[in-house]
Amino acid sequence: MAKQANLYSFPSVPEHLAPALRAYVISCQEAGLARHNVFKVAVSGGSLPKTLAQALLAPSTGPADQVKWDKWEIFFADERAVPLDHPDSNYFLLKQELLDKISGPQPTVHPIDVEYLNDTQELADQYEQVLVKSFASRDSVKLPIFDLLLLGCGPDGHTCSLFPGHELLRETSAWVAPIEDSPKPPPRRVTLTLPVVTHAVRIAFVATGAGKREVMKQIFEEGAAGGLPCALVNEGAGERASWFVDADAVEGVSYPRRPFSL
Ligand SMILES: O=C(O)[C@H](O)[C@@H](O)[C@H](O)[C@H](O)COP(=O)(O)O
Repeated sequence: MAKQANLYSFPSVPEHLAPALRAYVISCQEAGLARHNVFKVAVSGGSLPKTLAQALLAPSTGPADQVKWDKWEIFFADERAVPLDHPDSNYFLLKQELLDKISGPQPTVHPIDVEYLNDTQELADQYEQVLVKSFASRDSVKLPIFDLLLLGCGPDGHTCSLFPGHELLRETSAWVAPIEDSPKPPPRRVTLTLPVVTHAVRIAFVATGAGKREVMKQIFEEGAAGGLPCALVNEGAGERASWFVDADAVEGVSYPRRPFSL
């Protein structure tokens, strides 16, 4: 049987989870650099950018602990169809929480093209073309293989803008797809599709707080049979998926925790 997703639980976010997430991201960065001299990562919105900032803006503890921002290419795992300075924009959120606070060499960031905000299909197609261009230097790619996806998990079990029971979960050919009826506002968005998510080299979920406890039970106890998007990612990615959670989020969840190690 394929190995299962890793579940790492930490007593506190700033003291324990954030430093572990930092070590994990840096190890993915080094693997990406060894592979193709660049680190291709996609991030989602919600509470994730704040935790990422805690992890990645911390002072370096030595030569092996360097965030090499100028080697990063940052994409959006999902994005809302709003201007880039709109409070609902995931780009705006990441910029405020993280990008604006990076000093020195800067990452390359790929926001959506706001010229196409009125047509979410076109918006998704254009963003897919951004991926095609970026990943084209690799063999004949059927799917973009991100070095790392950094994702959140909604209280309903959604991730990216892939929602439970939505027809988008059955998308098999597009890399980026539009959604016009997101149950979480705002309704109009674009998202990476499930095949792209599950094919990433590594996938890290961050889920914290007691508000996630019920859905964590469903994801980890029912697994893919429960049909939640996060559980489908776990099934597709197996041990390439790692969950960084706090104790509140997984209290009472029956699933083996792993001691964190790289
Ligand atoms: O644009 C979005 O809505 C986010 O990308 C979404 O996928 C988010 O990651 C989850 O809803 C978890 O959000 P929280 O971490 O805030 O619970």
